[in-house]
Formats: sequence, structure tokens, C-alpha cells
Amino acid sequence: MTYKIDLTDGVLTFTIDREDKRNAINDEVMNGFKEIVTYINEHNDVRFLIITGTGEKAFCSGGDLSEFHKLQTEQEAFGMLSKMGKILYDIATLPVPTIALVNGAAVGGGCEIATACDFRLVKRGVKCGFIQGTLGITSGWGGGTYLIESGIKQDFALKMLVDSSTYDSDKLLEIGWATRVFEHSQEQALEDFIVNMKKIHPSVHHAYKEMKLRSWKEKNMFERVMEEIKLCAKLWESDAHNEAVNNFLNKSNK
Ligand SMILES: CC[C@@H](C(=O)O)C(=O)SCCNC(=O)CCNC(=O)[C@H](O)C(C)(C)COP(=O)(O)OP(=O)(O)OC[C@H]1O[C@@H](n2cnc3c(N)ncnc32)[C@H](O)[C@@H]1OP(=O)(O)O
Repeated sequence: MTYKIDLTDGVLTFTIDREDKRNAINDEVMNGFKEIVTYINEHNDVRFLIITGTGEKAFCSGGDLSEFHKLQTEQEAFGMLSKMGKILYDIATLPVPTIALVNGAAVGGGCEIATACDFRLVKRGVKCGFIQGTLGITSGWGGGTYLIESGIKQDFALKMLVDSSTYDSDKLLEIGWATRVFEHSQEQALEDFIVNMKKIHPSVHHAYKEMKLRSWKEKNMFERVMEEIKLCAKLWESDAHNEAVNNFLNKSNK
């Protein structure tokens, strides 16, 4: 199994468990995300969703390039991108607070997953970024749209995307992408972050998330996410993308 699910005292933790691949997302992990979305929507014993990755090196390195590089055409790419894009939209619109516990690098689609969460707790020293541009593609799971709507200063949002490079934890806090930066224990960082929220009745959280969802509906977020995915799918079949992924997989970029 490439992911772990733990539900303790209302806190559901989804851990991507592929340390050797820096917690890259494959089809099985996508299905795991789908499973927790269904569970949370159908049960009322989950108060918080935490997403994290195994180990210290990566929260998530994005889509598994060795697996998804097999997708050659725009249509094939759209299939994978829209599957994860819809799952991410479902996560972003869950009725409970969602927290990315960013224990290591969050790059590419990993940065999109963290951005889709309501809050991001980032370990000091960790680097995160929308590095998709270096692969000749844009963000393809809706993360660009979430970033633009995230409330971080507009010029920083666009700069993060067009820079296509990583930013360290202190910079991420300064621009407002990181909600908090923590030093040592991620368990303690999480506990400190949710201590007050835990005292609030879940129906209050549901009501606030409903407000967020209403605002997103007014802004046609789902349609915009799908447009973002289409753009990425187009670029996916370009020579620039193929060459960049080949370089990564053959390590000629190191
Ligand atoms: C598909 C959707 C699209 C989107 O919508 O956004 C994407 O997500 S595109 C994918 C973007 N991701 C990347 O470009 C991968 C970037 N990875 C890295 O920058 C680094 O791996 C890291 C996350 C910063 C970690 O660096 P480090 O600790 O030095 O590890 P290595 O680079 O040596 O990697 C170890 C091992 O893991 C494999 N790996 C890493 N990321 C991926 C990945 N996304 N897909 C597949 N495999 C990945 C890497 O190849 C190494 O494998 P081995 O050499 O076999 O050990």
C-alpha cells in the first residue's frame, strides 16, 4: 500500500507512503484520496483532515513522472490530470478544516495539494514550489487557481508560478503561503495549531467551510480548475515537456 490512513480522536491523517519516490502521486494514492473524501462526506466522526508524507525529505514530489510519462497525448494527459484535479477540488471543498503538514519538499503537484488545503504548517528549512514550468508544463491539478485565490499577495502568487522555482519556509511564511513554520516535532506543531479549533462545535466549522464553498461557486472555481487542467494537458504532449521529463528520469539534469 502506498498510503496510510489513521483516524484518531476525530483527526484523520492521510500519509503518502512512498519515501523512495519522495511521496510522488501514483494512481493508487489518488484512489486513496478518493476513499477518504467519500468517508469524510459520509461520516460525521472526522473533525480535521491532515495530509502529510512519510520521511523528512518530501511532503510530496508531485505526479509520479516514471508512471505518468507513459501518457503521451493531450487526451491521455487530460484523463490523469482531471482525475486528480477533481479529487483535489473535492478535498478543497470538504466540510472540515484541512491541513497540509509539510514535513519536507512540496514541489509540482505536491505544492498544489498543499495549496488546496485550508492551512499549511511548514517545517523550517523545507522548500516548496510550483516547479512545473521547468518541465515545460503549467500546474495541472488546479493548484494555480487555488494559489491565485488563496489570498496571498497577487504579484507573489503569479511570481511563484512564473518563477517555477522553490521558495524556502521563511519566504513562504513572509508571502503568506505558509500558515505557520515549525521547528521540531510535527505532532506538537499540529496539536498547537488545532488546540483552539478542537473546542469549537463541528457544525460551526461546517458552516464556515460552506461560506468558503459559496464564495468559490460564485467565482466559478470548478470551471476555472478544469480550464487550468486543459492548458496543462495541451503542454503535456510538447517536445519541451517530453525532453524535460526524460532528463529528470535519466538524471541528466543533476
Ligand atoms: C503530474 C502532475 C504535475 C502537476 O500537475 O503539477 C506534476 O506534479 S509534474 C511533477 C513535478 N515533480 C517533479 O518534477 C519531481 C521533482 N523532484 C524533485 O525535485 C526531488 O526529487 C525532490 C522532491 C526535491 C527530492 O529531492 P532529493 O531528496 O534529492 O531526491 P531525489 O531527487 O534524488 O529523488 C529520489 C528518488 O525519487 C524519485 N522521484 C522524485 N520525485 C519523483 C517524481 N515526481 N516522480 C517519480 N520519481 C520521483 C527520483 O527519481 C529518485 O529515484 P531513484 O533515482 O530511483 O532513487
